Amino acid sequence: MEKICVLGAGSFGTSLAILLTNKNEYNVVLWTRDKKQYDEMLNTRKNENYLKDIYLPEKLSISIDLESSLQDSNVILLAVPSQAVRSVLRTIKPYVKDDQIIVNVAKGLEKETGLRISEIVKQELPNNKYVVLSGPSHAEEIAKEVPTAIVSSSQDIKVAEYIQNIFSTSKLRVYTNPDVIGVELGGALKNIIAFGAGIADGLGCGDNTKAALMTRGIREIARLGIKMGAKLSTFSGLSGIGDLIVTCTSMHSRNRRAGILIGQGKSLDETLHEIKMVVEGITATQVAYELSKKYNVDMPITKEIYKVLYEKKDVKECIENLMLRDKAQELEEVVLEKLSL
Ligand SMILES: NC(=O)c1ccc[n+]([C@@H]2O[C@H](COP(=O)([O-])OP(=O)(O)OC[C@H]3O[C@@H](n4cnc5c(N)ncnc54)[C@H](O)[C@@H]3O)[C@@H](O)[C@H]2O)c1
Ligand SMILES: O=P(O)(O)OC[C@H](O)CO
Repeated sequence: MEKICVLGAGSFGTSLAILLTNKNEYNVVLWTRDKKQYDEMLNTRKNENYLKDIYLPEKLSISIDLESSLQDSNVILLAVPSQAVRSVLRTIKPYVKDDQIIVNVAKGLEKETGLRISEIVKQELPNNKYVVLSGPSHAEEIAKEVPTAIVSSSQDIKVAEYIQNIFSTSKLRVYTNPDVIGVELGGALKNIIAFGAGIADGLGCGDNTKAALMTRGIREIARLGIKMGAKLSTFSGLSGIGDLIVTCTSMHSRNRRAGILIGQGKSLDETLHEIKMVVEGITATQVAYELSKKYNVDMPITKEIYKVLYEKKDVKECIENLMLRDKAQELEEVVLEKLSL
């Protein structure tokens, strides 16, 4: 039986470990670094802080020992926050064999370097094949086997298909997409817009506002993405508009919930204390703001959210800035299509 090692027992790692175990075709081990959480999961078969009221299947192995978890694993699933990916890769490096496939589900960009996760993996584990799984997939719904669709993306189509086969179930439909850059950027950058949608909700704006943010948000994501080498069509797929829709509208979204609290007047510290889990959009905003300057791309929504988060600007003033910018015509961006061909 093939073995899959899930690194990170937060909400998403745990939900995917449950899904794979229930498929009954793989030997799945869920690794955590946290002894208290390890004991809780072993004793209660629950991971209460991350996935309330969900039971862990008996066949799912829980581990705190990294070396044995990784040993003989065909697939190593990285399910830790983006900012932890490099340190986790450095920790596992001595135990990883070249034929083990690295699958990443983190949706973010490295703060210090602006790098995508595939670029970090290339630097730290240059000999391993890499796949990113992305798309609209909240952990709470994956764990309850709500029908969901995602993409498996790799430069190597055979490896993307291998991972597609492993993760496909009657409740999870997996497509392949060769555009790793677009898939990774879609997943990371939608968090910024979701945070903004949350701010709008927290301020009591309406559905019109959110629809405008989502529509113009995917445009600015695509604008940057194309300059960075992504394909335009990826942004109209599951890891683009699909994930943007779910994150901007769902109460499961930590990014949206964080935005709501900021819109209601809470400080960033109070907000993070309340959410407790990772809110990737906060770092992504800073990185995307820098990238927009580097690539000379207009990203007005990201810019205003940056001002809210990093310059403590008033949220109402930032919305007014967005509304009163220079007038523009929507179709001018047809040029994007030409750029991405
Ligand atoms: N939760 C979701 O619905 C969901 C869906 C798709 C993708 N993702 C992405 O998956 C990634 C993980 O998200 P999550 O929701 O599971 O986060 P989470 O906050 O629920 O859990 C993160 C886990 O990583 C562990 N961790 C943090 N730093 C670590 C380190 N240095 N070494 C080892 N373990 C470490 C934490 O202890 C925790 O168990 C994020 O990038 C997120 O965007 C989440
Ligand atoms: O809870 P969020 O906002 O981090 O979103 C989680 C996933 O990216 C949804 O697909």
